[in-house]
Amino acid sequence: MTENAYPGLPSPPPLGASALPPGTYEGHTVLVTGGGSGLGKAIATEFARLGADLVIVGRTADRLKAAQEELGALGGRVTASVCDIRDPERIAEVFDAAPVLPDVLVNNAAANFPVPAEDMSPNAWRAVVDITLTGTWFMTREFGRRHLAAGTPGSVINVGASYAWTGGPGFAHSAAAKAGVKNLVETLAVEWAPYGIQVNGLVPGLFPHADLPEAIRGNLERTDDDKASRQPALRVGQARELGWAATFLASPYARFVSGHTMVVDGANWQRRNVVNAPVVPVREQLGRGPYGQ
Ligand SMILES: CCCCC/C=C/C(=O)SCCNC(=O)CCNC(=O)[C@H](O)C(C)(C)COP(=O)(O)OP(=O)(O)OC[C@H]1O[C@@H](n2cnc3c(N)ncnc32)[C@H](O)[C@@H]1OP(=O)(O)O
Ligand SMILES: NC(=O)C1=CN([C@@H]2O[C@H](COP(=O)(O)OP(=O)(O)OC[C@H]3O[C@@H](n4cnc5c(N)ncnc54)[C@H](OP(=O)(O)O)[C@@H]3O)[C@@H](O)[C@H]2O)C=CC1
Repeated sequence: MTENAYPGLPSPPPLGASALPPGTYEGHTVLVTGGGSGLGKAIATEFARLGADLVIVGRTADRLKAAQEELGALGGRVTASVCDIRDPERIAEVFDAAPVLPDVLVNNAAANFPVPAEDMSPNAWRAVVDITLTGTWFMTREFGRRHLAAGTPGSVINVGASYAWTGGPGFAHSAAAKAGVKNLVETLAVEWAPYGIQVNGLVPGLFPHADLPEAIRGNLERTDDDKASRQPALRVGQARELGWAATFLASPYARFVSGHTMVVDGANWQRRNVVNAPVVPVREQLGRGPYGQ
């Protein structure tokens, strides 16, 4: 990391600290998609520290099993279910198999890789949009239907990305899907508030971590070799900071917060320069030669 003359935003409290009272989530069950790795596991960790039981979902059994052991050590019951969130029938089975109907759903699973728009195949578009947007919708629909039928309240948190507002050069599929995910928050918050269901969004800024797929990690390393000093905060996010935000949004202290998307990115998405930086085409940023050659 480059030395900088400015302090940047202060570091957060250490892992294990919490703003919410101990036991806030005792007697509650939280379902986290993609809870076996990365930010999903970090979010699940903060709910577990506050007493929640968990259901974690993902496609890779080994990854889920390792996370189940790690999260289980925090004291709660952890159910791990292999499920591709593109499959609505499997999603119904996951809810059937859960020990209780989860009262919090964190739609964290998503798919992404950088690719110039003109190089993107139909399948590449489908894979990212089907997982990120349609998968999120399938999970949310199942959760909402079951709560409406039971007459019970619930809370949904959709994990997004700030290019839902700004557009995302090099990520046309993911940016379009995340815009849909954010829009779902706004629609469903209104539609389901009468039934006691809150729907909010949570947007991470730059949170590098070891579980990221190679396509994203490699891109960060190649195009952003000095990550911290390129953020207004002069640092990247710590995964627990996202977890704390999620536990607040689904907590009793945020009962009147719905239809809102909270951005946890140290103001990076608001960044503008007094003097514009030179424009570098996406192909060049990704180290690709001219199109068609
Ligand atoms: C730097 C700023 C970050 C911005 C903020 C957002 C961050 C994130 O979202 S990080 C989360 C990233 N996490 C993941 O993506 C995890 C899950 N990812 C995956 O499972 C795969 O990457 C997946 C998206 C490819 C989905 O897997 P699957 O359904 O098994 O898809 P296939 O392997 O069959 O591929 C489908 C289709 O996509 C093409 N493709 C795959 N990778 C790339 C790539 N790196 N570049 C270009 N195209 C890619 C693949 O070739 C297939 O297309 P066809 O060959 O035409 O069939
Ligand atoms: N890290 C960052 O800097 C940023 C992240 N985000 C968002 O944060 C969220 C978490 O990302 P992050 O932890 O970094 O990424 P990871 O790639 O580490 O995690 C993605 C998780 O989703 C699961 N998943 C992917 N596809 C499916 C599927 N079809 N069905 C079920 N589970 C699936 C993966 O498990 P498996 O492969 O085993 O299925 C994995 O556990 C995402 O929504 C992402 O868009 C947004 C901005 C920045």
